[in-house]
Amino acid sequence: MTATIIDGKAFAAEVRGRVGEHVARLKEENGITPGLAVVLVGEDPASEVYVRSKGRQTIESGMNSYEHKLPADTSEADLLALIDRLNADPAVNGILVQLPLPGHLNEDLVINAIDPAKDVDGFHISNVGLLATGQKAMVPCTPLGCLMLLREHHGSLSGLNAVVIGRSNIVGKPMAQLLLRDSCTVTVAHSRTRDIEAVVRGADIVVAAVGRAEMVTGDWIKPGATVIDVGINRLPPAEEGGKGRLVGDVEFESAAEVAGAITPVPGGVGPMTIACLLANTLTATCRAHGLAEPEGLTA
Ligand SMILES: NC(=O)C1=CN([C@@H]2O[C@H](COP(=O)(O)OP(=O)(O)OC[C@H]3O[C@@H](n4cnc5c(N)ncnc54)[C@H](OP(=O)(O)O)[C@@H]3O)[C@@H](O)[C@H]2O)C=CC1
Ligand SMILES: Nc1nc(=O)c2c([nH]1)NC[C@@H]1CN(c3ccc(C(=O)N[C@@H](CCC(=O)O)C(=O)O)cc3)C=[N+]21
Repeated sequence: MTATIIDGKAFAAEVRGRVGEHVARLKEENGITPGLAVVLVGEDPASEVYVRSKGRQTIESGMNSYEHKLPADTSEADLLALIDRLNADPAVNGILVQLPLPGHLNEDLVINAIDPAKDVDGFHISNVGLLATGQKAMVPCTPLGCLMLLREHHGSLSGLNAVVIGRSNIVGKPMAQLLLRDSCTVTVAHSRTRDIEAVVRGADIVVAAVGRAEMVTGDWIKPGATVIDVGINRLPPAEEGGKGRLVGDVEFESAAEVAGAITPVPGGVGPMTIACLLANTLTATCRAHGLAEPEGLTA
């Protein structure tokens, strides 16, 4: 193996440390404790794991965590009423509604009901528009985490060819916006892209956000390229009752033979997502109080 491993877990711990220091200062100097509300509708075991680790890391960084677990059959009206209450609550600076929502709930409607200033996921149409036009926005956590890793590894991204695989609203599209803002030449590939291997082979930076286990193999990668693997896929367990290995959208072994640098799964983008959620909650708190924003924790 030749690639440098980009240690997202370690970098995320550093980001959380910086968030924690800033939170401590906010408390001491301004008497403010940031608060993050996480809303989970229904009982998806994977989502519960994420919600729990978000809650734990929120508290570890000195912020208040408010968890709202609602039954799977919660009505849209009840969910919207909860969001209204959180919007109006001055102790709540950030609101995250865990996705996906059960099918009877309209995700766009629910997300757009969140006060954009508290939308720490950056999914509200106002934040999407602000990001796309280069204005100050709340930036989605996963793409922000990827950008931080890329900036840390490369310094300037200017002029590099970046290929984002995936065009979802939560990862692919905002990732493309952020790379464009950092002056990459950006291509967005998806399920209809023709000769996708050749497209990816032209990339200095590959961000894979597809949701297909180990789809991108080493022969797709330009020698020396940087590979950011967003995918979180659980393989079927090898034995009855087993848990199944967690893999990305990139075949790590073959890609690491060719790439210059690569993020592992687990321990790459995932921990950065949560660290950026905390960073966004801190940023939202500072903005709400007209205080100076933390440096190096926003896009
Ligand atoms: N690490 C983290 O913090 C996070 C990880 N994830 C993970 O990232 C992955 C992507 O998530 P998300 O963006 O929400 O997924 P979506 O399912 O919303 O989007 C997947 C995208 O991949 C494209 N795609 C599907 N199949 C192919 C293919 N064969 N070739 C090329 N493109 C393809 C789709 O194209 P089309 O639009 O044409 O259908 C779509 O744009 C998942 O594994 C998810 O678990 C997600 C969020 C956070
Ligand atoms: N409104 C909303 N915002 C989200 O940001 C959001 C969401 N909904 N729904 C689900 C996806 C997924 N997601 C992850 C966060 C952390 C890890 C993470 O920390 N992963 C660890 C491994 C965790 C494990 O072992 O299962 C890692 O990659 O090292 C993964 C995935 C956020 N999402």
